[in-house]
Amino acid sequence: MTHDNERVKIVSEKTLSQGWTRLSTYELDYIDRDGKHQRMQREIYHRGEAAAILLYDAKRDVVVLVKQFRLPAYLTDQPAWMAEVPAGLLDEDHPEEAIRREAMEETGYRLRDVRFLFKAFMSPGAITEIIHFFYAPIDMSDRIEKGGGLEEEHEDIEVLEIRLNDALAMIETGEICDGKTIMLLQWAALNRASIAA
Ligand SMILES: Nc1nc2c(ncn2[C@@H]2O[C@H](COP(=O)(O)OP(=O)(O)O[C@H]3O[C@H](CO)[C@@H](O)[C@H](O)[C@@H]3O)[C@@H](O)[C@H]2O)c(=O)[nH]1
Ligand SMILES: [Mg+2]
Repeated sequence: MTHDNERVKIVSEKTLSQGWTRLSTYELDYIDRDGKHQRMQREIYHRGEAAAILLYDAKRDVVVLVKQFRLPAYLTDQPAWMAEVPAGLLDEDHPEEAIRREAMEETGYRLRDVRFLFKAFMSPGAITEIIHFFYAPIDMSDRIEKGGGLEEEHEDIEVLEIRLNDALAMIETGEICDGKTIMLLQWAALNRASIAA
């Protein structure tokens, strides 16, 4: 893959906030497509990498979602307990290890085969986060724990098992409105034939 990174020079970076994660402001010199030099300013939220997974039980035709409180939804007057695919930050782990851990913590499913699908920036204008997307077939015998998230992190996660068609319909009604979840459900719809029982 070719990229034009030599057209960019970081002039300065200043940390605006260093808390759970870091928010910083950059000044950069940027050469545009006509060769003109510009000085730009950008605020960037350094979020690290994450992983998300579609758990699909072909026999029952259900997907496993997790419902939890999301402050940004609350702050924007949206329904604040959002149904999402299991996901989490990598915490230094390899993406597949991390998603196996998150799936277990959040849903109680122990995964057998895990397939990497693609990775994507979710908000590339401002947030460094890259999400690695996965798929795993499951059945009821794989659920060896209750899930629900980690006590010590005060995670309060409800596990939902929903028919794939019902989950797809929830995108249309707006009940599912998380980007990574929509992407994985649509992947399932596009690949129904190959993931069927
Ligand atoms: N104190 C504190 N704790 C936090 C903060 N943000 C997250 N946490 C803690 O860190 C845990 C992170 O849980 P994960 O399962 O690793 O991440 P996630 O919140 O599910 O995030 C996933 O979904 C997000 C929303 O789509 C994604 O942004 C993220 O990358 C990932 O995919 C939360 O449960 C919470 O305990 C914060 O700002 N402050
Ligand atoms: Mg999570």
